Amino acid sequence: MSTVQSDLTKALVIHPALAGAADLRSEQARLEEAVGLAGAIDLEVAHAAVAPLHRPRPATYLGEGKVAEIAAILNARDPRPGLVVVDCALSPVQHRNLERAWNAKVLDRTALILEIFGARAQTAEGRLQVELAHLTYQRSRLVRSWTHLERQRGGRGFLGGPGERQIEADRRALADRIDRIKEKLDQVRRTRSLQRAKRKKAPHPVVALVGYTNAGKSTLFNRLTRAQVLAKDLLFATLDPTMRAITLVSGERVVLSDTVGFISDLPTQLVAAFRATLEEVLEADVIVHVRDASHIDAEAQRQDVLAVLRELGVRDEGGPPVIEALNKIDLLDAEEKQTLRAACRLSRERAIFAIDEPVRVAISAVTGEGVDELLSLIDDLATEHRETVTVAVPATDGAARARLYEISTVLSEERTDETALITVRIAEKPRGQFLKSFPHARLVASAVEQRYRA
Ligand SMILES: Nc1nc2c(ncn2[C@@H]2O[C@H](COP(=O)(O)OP(=O)(O)OP(=O)(O)O)[C@@H](O)[C@H]2O)c(=O)[nH]1
Repeated sequence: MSTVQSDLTKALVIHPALAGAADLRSEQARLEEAVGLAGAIDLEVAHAAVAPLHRPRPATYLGEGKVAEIAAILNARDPRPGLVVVDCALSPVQHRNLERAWNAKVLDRTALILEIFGARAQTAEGRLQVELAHLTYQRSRLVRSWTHLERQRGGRGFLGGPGERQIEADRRALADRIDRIKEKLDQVRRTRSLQRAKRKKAPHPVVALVGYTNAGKSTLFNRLTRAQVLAKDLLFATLDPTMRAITLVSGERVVLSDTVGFISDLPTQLVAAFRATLEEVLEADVIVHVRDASHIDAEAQRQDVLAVLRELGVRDEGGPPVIEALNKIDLLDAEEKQTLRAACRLSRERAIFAIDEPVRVAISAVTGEGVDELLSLIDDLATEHRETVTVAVPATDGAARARLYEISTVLSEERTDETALITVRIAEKPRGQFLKSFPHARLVASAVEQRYRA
């Protein structure tokens, strides 16, 4: 054991690049993303490098020479970094061997992302989901390490590692804890679906912001709502969906929902947690896919997001309309902007709004450029199935009036002694239900909204 003090806030970041791996992203971009992930849990990155390799070594993943080289880098630093992030999925044995060889704590990609999710979870549900993912990760490692060792060493255990009995006990304890968390999660989810049902009763369209991590969703959400949501240059600033109502130019109210940032190679343990967090997206009336148009890997990020959306069950046809907000155009030069704008115009003419052929709009969430255009697109989509109608309600019927305010967007109200004339924007179904429940109310005027889509 080394006597040199190690500093657990300082880390090396290694991105192992397998030769011949099919990858849309450059190795350098992958390394940069890993450095960004490390920064998201406040690690100070002392050194970052790509480690090319032909094939993973079963004992340490990286080759012997590379392992020694990294040990030397660690030893040469004062204070000695206490952590090494290895940006790939390590087997438990590789993990343990590397920790020994480097005398440092090792985080693989899964562990790193779990740490970030843990640090960002805000609601009870988010925290429970992350804990569940963490425990499932631990359990899979216990199982895998045990079967692996049994095969290799005839079940004798591994150099002072936990014995078979200990592992059994650990597994049982983990299983109990996992069951308890699942129960709690069920409770929390029931409450949430009640809340969702309530929101449905007030039929404001839901607009979900989705996008790759760091694309600028929270910044845009803040600009649109002027609410204070955590928006820093951090990955996953928003693990839990955040919802706010906003009023559009037409007077229509929509609920804006900010969701967790997507990321490539999401660990399997987190896919379930992710799915629950993104349930809102499935029920959205409009999806706004926020993209960082200035990012070198913009296209690869887009493909990752589309893959997750499809996996979630968002369909190419018949799903909610999709708008792509090409964000951060303030970082582009004049020529790039022009090309982007031309593509946006073309997509608007086509007006398809499909997941792989969306309508695009160029924006900057920071400067506000293009944001009004985005809002007017949302407005068009949100109001397309609605009609503006005027309803006459007896002035004494407070319940009918209150109900109307609950289920529609009220545009104006005129009152005489006997009647309230309320002009609202409302979809067909809630209108029919309202007229049935309140037979004294009468429809006095109706005008079909202009539709954006033919
Ligand atoms: N220059 C520029 N920077 C932007 C713009 N929009 C967002 N950013 C910056 O990009 C970084 C990430 O923005 P966020 O809004 O936190 O991104 P996010 O998509 O919510 O990120 P996650 O929560 O990780 O999913 C922040 O530093 C923002 O200031 C933009 O239009 N222009």
